[in-house]
Amino acid sequence: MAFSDRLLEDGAHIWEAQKDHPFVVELAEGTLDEAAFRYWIEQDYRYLLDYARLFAIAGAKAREEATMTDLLGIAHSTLDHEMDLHREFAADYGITREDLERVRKSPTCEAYTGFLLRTAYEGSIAEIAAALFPCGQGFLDIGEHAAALATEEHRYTPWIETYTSEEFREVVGLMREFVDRCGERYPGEHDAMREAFLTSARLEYRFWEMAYTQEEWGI
Ligand SMILES: Cc1ncc(CO)c(N)n1
Repeated sequence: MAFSDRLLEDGAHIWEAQKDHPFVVELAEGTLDEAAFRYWIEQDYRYLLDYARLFAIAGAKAREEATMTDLLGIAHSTLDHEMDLHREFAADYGITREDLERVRKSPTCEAYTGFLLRTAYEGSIAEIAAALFPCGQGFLDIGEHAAALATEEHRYTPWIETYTSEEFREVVGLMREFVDRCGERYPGEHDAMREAFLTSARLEYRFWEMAYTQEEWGI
């Protein structure tokens, strides 16, 4: 069994919890509170800036040209393609790109991006691969789940289309190959990879909860 499949098996309960989360279900059905979605757009923009940074750092650490090309390509595709979705929704709400860059991260967004960047700077290449896998694979699976739940077009349809697009699917395919290559090459890293994978997956779950409750610092 490919190492990526073993990780997904270990995280299956976290995937199920994400699919059942009211943010995901209501987004799919088009009934999600606009304020919660707008909050998600703002926080996710801040998240994606650091997520792109993670791929750039991983690309710089990669030993092989093909891996560098894949990782730096994903950094670019995140900044260029995925974040257009956020900029377009933000523009509908009268929020500019500069406003988005200045949003204060919520506690969960701070925790998640802090974890990813710490892994990027301090972790092995195998841990980095495992930490980023739930981000891409999670959104592809949630996107497909949302597409299956959606019965008609609605205001959040562009979100579903982005995360089920061919471009996004290709990017996630590259992430999975990266995880499998690391799994094969570094058997001594398997436990650390599993830990990193599960931590990211749990933070993915917490990110839905954060947006649904519009989490605040309270101070
Ligand atoms: C929190 C989070 N994880 C993953 C993705 C997918 O890139 C995203 N946009 N946001």
